[in-house]
Amino acid sequence: MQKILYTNSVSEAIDRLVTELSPSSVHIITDTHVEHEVLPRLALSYPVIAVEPGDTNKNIDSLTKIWAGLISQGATRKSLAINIGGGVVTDMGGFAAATYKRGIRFINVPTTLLAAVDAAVGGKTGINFEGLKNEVGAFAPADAVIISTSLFSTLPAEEMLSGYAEMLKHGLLSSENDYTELLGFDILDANLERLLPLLEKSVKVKERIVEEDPREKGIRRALNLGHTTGHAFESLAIHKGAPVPHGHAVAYGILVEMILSHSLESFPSEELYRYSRYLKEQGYGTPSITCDDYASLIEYMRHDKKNDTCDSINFTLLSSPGQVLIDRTASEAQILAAFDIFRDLME
Ligand SMILES: NC(=O)c1ccc[n+]([C@@H]2O[C@H](COP(=O)([O-])OP(=O)(O)OC[C@H]3O[C@@H](n4cnc5c(N)ncnc54)[C@H](O)[C@@H]3O)[C@@H](O)[C@H]2O)c1
Ligand SMILES: O=C(O)C(=O)C[C@@H](O)[C@H](O)[C@H](O)COP(=O)(O)O
Ligand SMILES: [Zn+2]
Repeated sequence: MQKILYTNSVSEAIDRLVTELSPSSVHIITDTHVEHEVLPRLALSYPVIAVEPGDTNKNIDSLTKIWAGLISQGATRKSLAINIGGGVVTDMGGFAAATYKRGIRFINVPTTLLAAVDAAVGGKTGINFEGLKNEVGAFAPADAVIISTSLFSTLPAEEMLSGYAEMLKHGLLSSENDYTELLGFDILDANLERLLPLLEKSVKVKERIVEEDPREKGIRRALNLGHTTGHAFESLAIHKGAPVPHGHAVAYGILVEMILSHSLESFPSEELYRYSRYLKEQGYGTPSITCDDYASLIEYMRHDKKNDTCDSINFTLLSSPGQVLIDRTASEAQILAAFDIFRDLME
C-alpha cells in the first residue's frame, strides 16, 4: 500500500523522502496557479515543469509538455517526479511518470482537499481524451503521498466544497454515522485543524477499498458512486465551455444516483431530501441542466468505464448509507425520470 504521511512540515518530509529514495534527479510537476500560490511557501530548489491549470488542460498536450520537460531536464529512469498540485496535476503527473521511459518513481503532494482525500491516493492516473473523462490512463500508485492541510489555506471556497463532495461519498460508503457526522460539519466555516481527523478517516475509507481491489475488478467500483452521472455532468459542462469543479459534478451525480437507489433499491426517500438540502445550504449551486441535455448525458454515460457491454449503463447504488451495491443497471427511462426528480430537488 502507498505510504501516506500527514505533516505540516512538507519540505522536510520531501527532503527525507528524496534522501531515502536516492534518485538521480528530482523534477517538480505542477500547474501555474500552484507554482505561484504554493511553491514559494515550500522553497524547494528542484527544476519545475508547470502546465496550464484546470481540468480542460488534463489532456495530451499538457502530457506531452511534461514528457518533454522531463527529457530537457535530463530525467533518467532513476529520477523522481514530485507532483505538487490538485487532482489534475496528480492524475496527469502520475501518468507522465508511469509512462516516461516506461515508468519512473513519483510522489504526490496534494494541494487541494479533493486531491488529498481522493485523487492523490489509490493509483488511478490519466488524462481526458475525446471529451471523455480519464479515458486514457494507468493504475500507478505513488511511492508516497504527503498530506498537509496547511496547503489548503489559499484554496477558494468552491474548491473546498469540491473536495468535501468526495468526502461525503466516502461517508456514504462507510456508515450512516460517518455520513451523518460529515453532514453536521460546515466545511466553509471550519478551521483546517478540525478538518484533519475527518480527512484522515476519509482517506482510510479509500485506502481500505483500494487495498482490497487495486485494479477495480469489483468492489473498487464503490468509489465510483456518483461518477457515472457526475462524469457526464462534468464532460457536458466542459463541452459547453462552462466547466464545473469535479467534486460539484460528483455531488450532483450522487443525488441522481441516490434517486435511482430509491427507485431501484429502496434507498430511503428522506435521505434524498436531507442530502439535497445540504447541497443547497452549503452553496454547491444549481446545475444548468435542461431536458435538451438529457440525450447528451446518456451518451456520455454510455462511455463509463464500468460498463461491460455497450447497451447497459453501470451504476454504483446504495440501499442505505453504508450499504453499497455495485454493478447495478438502470433503463434509459429510469435515468431520465431520475434527472427530472433531480432538477426538482435542486430547485
Ligand atoms: N485519480 C483519482 O482517483 C481521482 C479522484 C478524484 C478526482 N480526480 C481528478 O482530479 C481532478 C480534480 O482535482 P481538483 O479538484 O484538485 O482540481 P484541480 O487540480 O483543477 O485544482 C483546482 C484549482 O485549484 C488550484 N489550486 C490547487 N491547489 C491550490 C492551492 N493550494 N491554493 C490555490 N489554488 C490551488 C488549481 O490550480 C486549479 O485551478 C479531476 O480531473 C478529477 O477527474 C482523480
Ligand atoms: O479511486 C477510484 O477508484 C475512484 O473512482 C475515485 C473517483 O473519485 C475519481 O474521480 C476517479 O478518477 C474516477 O475514475 P474513473 O475510473 O471513473 O475515471
Ligand atoms: Zn471523483
